[in-house]
Amino acid sequence: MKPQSIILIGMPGAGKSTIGVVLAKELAKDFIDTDVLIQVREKQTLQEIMDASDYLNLRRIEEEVLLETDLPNHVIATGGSAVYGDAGMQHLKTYGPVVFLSVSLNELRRRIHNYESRGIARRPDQSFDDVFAERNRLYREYADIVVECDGLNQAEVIESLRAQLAAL
Ligand SMILES: Nc1ncnc2c1ncn2[C@@H]1O[C@H](COP(=O)(O)OP(=O)(O)O)[C@@H](O)[C@H]1O
Ligand SMILES: O=C(O)C1=C[C@@H](OP(=O)(O)O)[C@@H](O)[C@H](O)C1
Ligand SMILES: [Mg+2]
Repeated sequence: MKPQSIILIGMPGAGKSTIGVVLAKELAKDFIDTDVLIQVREKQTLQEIMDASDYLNLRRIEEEVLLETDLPNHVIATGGSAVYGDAGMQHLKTYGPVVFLSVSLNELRRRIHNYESRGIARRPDQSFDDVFAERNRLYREYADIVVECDGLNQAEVIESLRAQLAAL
C-alpha cells in the first residue's frame, strides 16, 4: 500500500496552507498546496483566473487539477472551494483521511480582511456569511476528522489533529 496522505479542507483563512506545511515537516511527509498547482498550470494567479473568467471556471479548473494529481505521502492543503467538485474530492479521498479545519465565522473575520480580493470562488451576490453557511455542510460531509480550531494556536491545532489521526 502507498504511504497515506492527509488532506486539509476548510474555509479560506482556516489555516490549511500554514498548518499544512508544519504538519508535513512533523510527519516527514511532502507538502503540496493545490492552489499553487492551479496557478503554475494556468500561469495566472487565482484572482487573475477569476477576473478573466468567473468563479465557475475557477472551480472547474480546480477539479481538473485535483483529478490530475498523484500525491501519496503528502500533506495536501486544498483551496477552500475544492469541496464543490465531488469527483475531485473522491479522488483526494483515495490518498488518505480528509481533515476539516473548522473555524467560526467570527474568527475567520478576524483573520481575513481581503474578502473582495482574495479570489474566493463565490457567486458575486454571495456574502462571506452565505459562503460559510453553504460550505459548512460540504466540509462536514467529506471530513473523516473535524478539528475545532477556535481558541487553539497552530501548534494546538496540529496536536488535536494528530491525536485524532492516531485514533482513526
Ligand atoms: N490556529 C490559528 N490561530 C490563529 N491564526 C491562524 C491559525 N492558523 C492559521 N492562522 C492564520 O490565518 C491566516 C490564514 O491562514 P492560511 O493558512 O492562509 O489559510 P487557508 O490556507 O486555509 O486559507 C494566516 O494569517 C495564518 O497565520
Ligand atoms: O475558498 C475559495 O473559494 C478559494 C480559496 C483559495 O484558497 P484558500 O482556501 O487556501 O484561501 C483559493 O483556492 C481560491 O482563491 C478559491
Ligand atoms: Mg491556502
